[in-house]
Amino acid sequence: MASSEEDGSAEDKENNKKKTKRPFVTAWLTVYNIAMTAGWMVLAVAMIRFYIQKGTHKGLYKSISRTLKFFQTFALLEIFHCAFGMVRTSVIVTGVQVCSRIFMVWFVTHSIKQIQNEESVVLFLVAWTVTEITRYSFYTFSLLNHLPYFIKWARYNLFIVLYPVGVAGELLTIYAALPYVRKSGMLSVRLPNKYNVSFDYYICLIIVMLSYIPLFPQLFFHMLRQRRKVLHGEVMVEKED
Ligand SMILES: CCCCCCCCCCCCC[C@@H](O)CC(=O)SCCNC(=O)CCNC(=O)[C@H](O)C(C)(C)COP(=O)(O)OP(=O)(O)OC[C@H]1O[C@@H](n2cnc3c(N)ncnc32)[C@H](O)[C@@H]1OP(=O)(O)O
Repeated sequence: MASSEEDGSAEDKENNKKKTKRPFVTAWLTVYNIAMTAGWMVLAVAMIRFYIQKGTHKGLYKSISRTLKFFQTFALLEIFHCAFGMVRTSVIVTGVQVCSRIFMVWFVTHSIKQIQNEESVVLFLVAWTVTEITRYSFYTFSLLNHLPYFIKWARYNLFIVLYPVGVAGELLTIYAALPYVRKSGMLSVRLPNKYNVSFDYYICLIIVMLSYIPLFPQLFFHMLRQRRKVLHGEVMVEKED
């Protein structure tokens, strides 16, 4: 009895601790998630409008690149959210996810103009956009304690298809970039130079592609674990009224 009372008070203390930092954190995360949902919705509408008007994917990336770069770069804040304990997510998992996207946006699609009209770019753009609209609206509605089931369902099911589609799009895009990078020697540093340092961007891209082999399954299985917890109640943190 005594021990259960002690447990209770320890729990209360923990809950109180959570409550004291919650208003600020919740307010910030709500604003952040609403902004990100809106940003990715703007991207979705722009992509659909472009395709309806032009009837082709050629030129699509260029037309949405500024908005994409802005919102995807803004997602770097998610690493800080984890690092400062604002959300219960692993810094490493989030770091890999966000950095790989930043790399795709800035160091591949933005830098290598010749590949911007590849079909594979559309593949990852669509996968990212559907994912992020679902993910950020999931977080927003959860924070507001009004999470519709279909958003929860979409958050923890769509990734099963969208992750492989997105990864395929990313890998095919990097693969398409290889010949241009090799020919131009872009972003590479050749010897001799005064710092005696060399860097081969072509090799770097191949290493990045290879790193998907160990890293992607980790992200995918992380999501499968989250799915089991949230949809099948292994560890359930229900946000109910
Ligand atoms: C520098 C060069 C690097 C090169 C590296 C190359 C290797 C790369 C290999 C990786 C390939 C990735 C490819 C990828 O880009 C392809 C795609 O994305 S395709 C599209 C499909 N993608 C997805 O479905 C991605 C899904 N990703 C995510 O969901 C997250 O990014 C992830 C971090 C993976 C998982 O999220 P999380 O662990 O946060 O899961 P939960 O959503 O269940 O959340 C856990 C708890 O945290 C709370 N939380 C998290 N964020 C927020 C937030 N913004 N606001 C409020 N709350 C948040 C969440 O509510 C949960 O809390 P609780 O447990 O209390 O409910």
